[in-house]
Amino acid sequence: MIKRYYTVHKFGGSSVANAERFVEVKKILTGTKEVIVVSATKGTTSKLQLLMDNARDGLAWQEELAALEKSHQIIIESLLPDNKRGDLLQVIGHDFATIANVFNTVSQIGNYSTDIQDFILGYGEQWSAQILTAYLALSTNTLYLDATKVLYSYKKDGVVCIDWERSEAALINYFQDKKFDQLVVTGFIASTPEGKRTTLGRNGSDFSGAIFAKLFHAIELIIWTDVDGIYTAHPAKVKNAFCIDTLSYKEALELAYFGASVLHPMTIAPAQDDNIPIYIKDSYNPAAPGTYISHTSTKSEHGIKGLTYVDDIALINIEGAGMAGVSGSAARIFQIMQQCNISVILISQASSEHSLCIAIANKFAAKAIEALNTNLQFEIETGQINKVTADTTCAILAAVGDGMIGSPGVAGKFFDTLAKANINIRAIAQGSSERNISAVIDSKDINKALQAAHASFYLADQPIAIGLIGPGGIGAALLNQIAAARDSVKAKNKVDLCLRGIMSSKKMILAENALDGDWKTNFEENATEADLDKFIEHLLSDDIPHAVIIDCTASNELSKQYLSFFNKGINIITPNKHANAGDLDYYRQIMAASHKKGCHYLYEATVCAGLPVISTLQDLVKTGDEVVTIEGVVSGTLSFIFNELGKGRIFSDVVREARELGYTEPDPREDLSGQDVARKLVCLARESGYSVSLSDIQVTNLVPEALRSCSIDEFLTRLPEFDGTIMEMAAKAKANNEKVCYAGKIHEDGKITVAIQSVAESHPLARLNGTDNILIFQTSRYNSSRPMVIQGPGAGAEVTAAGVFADLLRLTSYLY
Ligand SMILES: NC(=O)C1=CN([C@@H]2O[C@H](COP(=O)(O)OP(=O)(O)OC[C@H]3O[C@@H](n4cnc5c(N)ncnc54)[C@H](OP(=O)(O)O)[C@@H]3O)[C@@H](O)[C@H]2O)C=CC1
Ligand SMILES: N[C@@H](CC=O)C(=O)O
Ligand code: NA
Repeated sequence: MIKRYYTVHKFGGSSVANAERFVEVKKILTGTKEVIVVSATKGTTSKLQLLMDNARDGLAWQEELAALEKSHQIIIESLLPDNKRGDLLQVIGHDFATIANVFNTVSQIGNYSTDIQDFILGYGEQWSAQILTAYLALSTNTLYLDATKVLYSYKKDGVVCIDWERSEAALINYFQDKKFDQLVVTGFIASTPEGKRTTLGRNGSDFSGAIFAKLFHAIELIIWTDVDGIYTAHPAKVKNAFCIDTLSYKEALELAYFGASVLHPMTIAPAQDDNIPIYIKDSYNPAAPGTYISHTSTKSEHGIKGLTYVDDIALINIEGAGMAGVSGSAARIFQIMQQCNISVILISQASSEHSLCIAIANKFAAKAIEALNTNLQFEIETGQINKVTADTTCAILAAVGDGMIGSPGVAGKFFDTLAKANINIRAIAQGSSERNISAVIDSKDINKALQAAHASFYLADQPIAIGLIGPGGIGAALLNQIAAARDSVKAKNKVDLCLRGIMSSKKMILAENALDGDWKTNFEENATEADLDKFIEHLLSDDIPHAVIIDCTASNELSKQYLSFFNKGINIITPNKHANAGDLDYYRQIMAASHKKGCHYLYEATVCAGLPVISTLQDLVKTGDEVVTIEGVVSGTLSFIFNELGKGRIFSDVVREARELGYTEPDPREDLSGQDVARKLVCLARESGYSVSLSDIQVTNLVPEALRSCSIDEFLTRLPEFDGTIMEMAAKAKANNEKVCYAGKIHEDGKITVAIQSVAESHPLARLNGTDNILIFQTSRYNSSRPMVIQGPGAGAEVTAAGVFADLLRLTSYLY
């Protein structure tokens, strides 16, 4: 037996891509007690495969084959001095001539066998290993080993197996009379029992590394690749993915199997058998610690070690009353799959035994369905089994880690995160090893699912995609508030507020995060024509798990899009009252859609701006309180106007000022007509459970009749003509020590009344300043003698935007 003496290195194709990389490989090595397994130089195997296919198909291959030979010659000439190149150039020249001969034959026959394929594809490793041998031999005693001389493999049920006894004996025999400091071995290739060259399958060089580590009883196996190690998730899909420092063999196997392409799954077993630790390291960054894989199982503080996925999965569902309680149903289905040589990746069966589903590679779906239909024909015809179906648009997402074992809550978190990201789970499986929880989901959701689950387990900043529509008074103030608080929200709440777009009625900008820099300048200078479809498409791109539209317009048209937003899984936040106060059927539809789609709809600022009115009312209702009456002043603009008129100011001046200060609706007649008040009362009444509509309310319209249908500009210009009536009303009230106020009430029966009243200065409704609103809630718990009162500024950009912002933070707390 060979002593535990050597370190086995395995260098992948990218680590020997060109002459410079060979130089770096030499720097990584210590020069002694090393077995070095190499892949072909980057791209060589695929190129040989492609050219052989070209030869078969009658296409050109000669030029590219010559280029491949040239690229190897260049590496040799760069690495070796003149007097050391001759032999190697001759060997390689001879190999390429042989390949050309084979290709000529292949093109004449129009076909090639697996033996020919193995023979041709095995050349790449021979060239890279011989080049490395010659290069290392310039300074150490380096030997070259063609693995086919000692490594014997065979296939069982399509799986490559190693004849360990024969290989170890051959190795011992081979090295009886040989000594070396460094031994360079070809990866990927082996010998058939009959002594013919064969390959170990796609990316088989990792496997070769592990096999030679076991044959040499190595101290350690170091797999050199072009990434830092095994990541918590595929770094191309998850921005914050990071390198895992330690894994147990079993964890590594789960991750490798499920697509962590840095490591071939078959690499684990040989190393595990002999308790040889594996390092995955980056030959481009050798100082980085990489990933260490051993017997030791360490729990991660995150609950899991990594997330991985397999795409292109078909979910086959076999369902029928005749399966329940019948032993052998599952066995038959597996047998059918085995006969077709189809590997079953995941299975799930409900304890009712009424249905069984299996996940297989998509490319086998048609074959599987045909085989199941044929073999289960009797059961199908007699109705014991309903039709066998396949859904071919699936992917499997798996959370992996020994830390799940015996730790409650990991599965809960996994599924909860997927649910919150609106991802439908088709099937689930967790082995009793508790090391892997797998969910079958729609393939299109895989990126979103990876991001959401990664952010959730690794406590990374959770991104939320925000689309702001209506950067007017409220919208602009909101964007400034978000920009100012963004860093602290990130630090405290771990939420990354990603402003993906801003849109007005005419223009929009789409960005990765429009808060990077000055959003306003960016909007003014770079906006393009508004297009809601493109805006939404962009909002939902990049697979950010959650998206929200913040509607800061006063547009009724836009409110009609809410249903479609919910149907796309987008959350909505708004101070716009149109949806909640408009058509009752539509209101019911959007409320139902938001529930059905698992989307959140938040609209605190629709009533009394930033004052906590909606959330308070919702809490009262949710906790079983019964609203008796709600009354008060809900218009900031009208409150401001009557407060100013009480000081003797001129009506039209005050209206203009209220508009300039951002208190009024875009069209101030919405406030003066009482429509805005009526809308807020409808919102409150519906929230309290009443089926009311705007048309049920009789309002007092303060807009002079002559100015009701002209433009806003004409209205403002001509308003002074009508100052008299309303100023007289205010003056009269003042003379009586009273104040005019525009108040509303939701009565016990849900009826809504709105009235312009003159009330004593001591009355609560009269004791309002500036834009103050007041709402008095009488409920079963807050009775008439001690009602609940909410009072404070009810209009203005800052306070309203703060209410919308609070909704945004509330939303993120619901989502994450
Ligand atoms: N002002 C306040 O104190 C309060 C306001 N609200 C509500 O907030 C909302 C916004 O009010 P406010 O900011 O004062 O109004 P502004 O008129 O200042 O802003 C409205 C914004 O919406 C944009 N807009 C209008 N229609 C559309 C559309 N169809 N598509 C895209 N963008 C559109 C406008 O863009 P463009 O320039 O292209 O017209 C403008 O940027 C209203 O619903 C209001 O009722 C709620 C509580 C208090
Ligand atoms: N224009 C409104 C703004 C809040 O909804 C008001 O004045 O109250
Ligand atoms: Na509010």
